[in-house]
Amino acid sequence: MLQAVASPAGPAPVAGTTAPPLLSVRNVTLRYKTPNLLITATENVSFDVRQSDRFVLLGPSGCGKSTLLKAVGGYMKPVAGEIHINGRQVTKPGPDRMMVFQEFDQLMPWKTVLENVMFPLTVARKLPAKEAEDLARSYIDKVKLTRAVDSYPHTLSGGMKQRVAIARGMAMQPDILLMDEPFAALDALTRRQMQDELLQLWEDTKFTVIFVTHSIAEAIKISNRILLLSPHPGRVKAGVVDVDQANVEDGSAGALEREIHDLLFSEPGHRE
Ligand SMILES: Nc1ncnc2c1ncn2[C@@H]1O[C@H](COP(=O)(O)OP(=O)(O)OP(=O)(O)O)[C@@H](O)[C@H]1O
Repeated sequence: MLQAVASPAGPAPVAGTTAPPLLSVRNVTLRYKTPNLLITATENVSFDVRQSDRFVLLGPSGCGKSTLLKAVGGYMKPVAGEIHINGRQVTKPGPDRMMVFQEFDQLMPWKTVLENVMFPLTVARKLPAKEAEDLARSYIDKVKLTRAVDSYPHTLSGGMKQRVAIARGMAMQPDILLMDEPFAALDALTRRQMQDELLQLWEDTKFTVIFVTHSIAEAIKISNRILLLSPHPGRVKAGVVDVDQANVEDGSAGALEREIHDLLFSEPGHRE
């Protein structure tokens, strides 16, 4: 029997009883200041991400998913609340959090696939060239781009460019890979293939990932845990939904999709 069980998103477990979360987001409010407006993107959001989670931020367009991811990445400071990774407060970007974006132009067009993947390894991690090349090649192999290693980005398909961006992020061996709708601009067939490949990569390396999407079906396929956010400004809608892939694979994903849809779009007080 398939059931979307929403468990509370916070607070962190008492120290000593359970391992602390890898990432803790506590009561975080994020705002943009424009010349005329103060826009609240998310309000009082709390959640924990554990080691090897495939954690999805799910919610309608404009609910602040990308803004939350930027804040975890250290590119934006909360006006209230705190974000901790491995017990350290996030105040700026760092190589422990690598981002993969939706846009195909996130690669440097004047560098080959190999050079793109090597770049942060030599610059941010300061690895010697030979070590960086070996590591880059091993991740390029993992994303099945061995034959394109010397190609330039403009010769690659959208899916191939996203694979390079994933290899570049993963080669840094960050504590968390942050993926902002990485497959949204791909055609449906390639998107499904990329989702399968991401799961395969996860089986190989058990990396921790936060994945932003507004597709319920994609969230169910990719994740083991889903945080549901309400429409603008994003607040935690119904806690965290645990997804049991064994259930999803038995063909009952449709039922879970409907349950999550109801949780996301129910009126306050109805199903919350
Ligand atoms: N640079 C910015 N300046 C001002 N407002 C912004 C900026 N970026 C985002 N916003 C606003 O913040 C809110 C949240 O935006 P955000 O992009 O985080 O939502 P999202 O859930 O990721 O949406 P989508 O699924 O459409 O990408 C929206 O109201 C948006 O208009």
